[in-house]
Amino acid sequence: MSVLDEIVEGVRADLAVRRKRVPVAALRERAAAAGPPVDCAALLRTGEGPSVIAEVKRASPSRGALAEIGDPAALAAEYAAGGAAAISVLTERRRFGGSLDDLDAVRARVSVPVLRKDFIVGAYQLWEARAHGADLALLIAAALDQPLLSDLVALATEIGLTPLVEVHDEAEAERAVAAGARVVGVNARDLRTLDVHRGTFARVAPHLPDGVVKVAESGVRGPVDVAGYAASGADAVLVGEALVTGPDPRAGVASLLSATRRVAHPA
Ligand SMILES: O=C(O)c1ccccc1NCC(=O)[C@H](O)[C@H](O)COP(=O)(O)O
Repeated sequence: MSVLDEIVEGVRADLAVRRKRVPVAALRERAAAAGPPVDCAALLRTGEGPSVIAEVKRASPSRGALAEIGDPAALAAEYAAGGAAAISVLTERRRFGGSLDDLDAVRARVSVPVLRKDFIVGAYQLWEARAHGADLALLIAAALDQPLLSDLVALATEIGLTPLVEVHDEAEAERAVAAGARVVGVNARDLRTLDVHRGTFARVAPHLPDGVVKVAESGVRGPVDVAGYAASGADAVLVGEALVTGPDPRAGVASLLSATRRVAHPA
């Protein structure tokens, strides 16, 4: 079984418990009270070099424990102060140590868009994302067959979420576009081997139409990697490990932004 399959199996088990505890009708009610939808695609594509989506990431299958994050909201506030265009919150519990409580806390603290980063396998999790204040939700093409991917892109959009469809190769990029995605993330981390290949973005991005916002995910160690992704046409970069293990998250985001901007973002 691949790492992705193992993660998804655990996600399904946790999901079954939550479904019993919180009916979808309650989530829909709560989602209806969420703020108005945000045009995240426009916010991520600034035209001034890649924007930064900064991630709240405690642990990962590839690296194990990364950081003690006692106050995810405070971390997110630091990211936003450093100039992050959006905050990614890992809500998967078993392998990443995240939760919907983290999403609630971050949502309550920052005004920039918030991404629910999880292994979404059905509509229930999209309603959860919206009910807990997310503006974007990750959909991993490799974990979804094409009809389900298309349905989830449509539902996400309908309920006020921007779907960020994650791909790993050219065929998945075509599937994402066919499913109607306007924001596509190319993940440099191979979810079967967990190896990071930074060249994946440069190879896959040309298969995405100009109108699609292109996010380079994973493997950013510092400004040089951001500059590399920028040269390959990235509109945004999604960064976790380098920021949560670095000494200063606010300065860390500012430094990534300074890689491609003539004037460094104020820290
Ligand atoms: O990070 C992992 O080990 C991982 C393993 C299996 C599935 C997903 C995984 N990570 C999710 C992500 O996509 C990253 O958290 C995100 O792109 C940031 O990556 P990084 O900056 O390299 O921490």
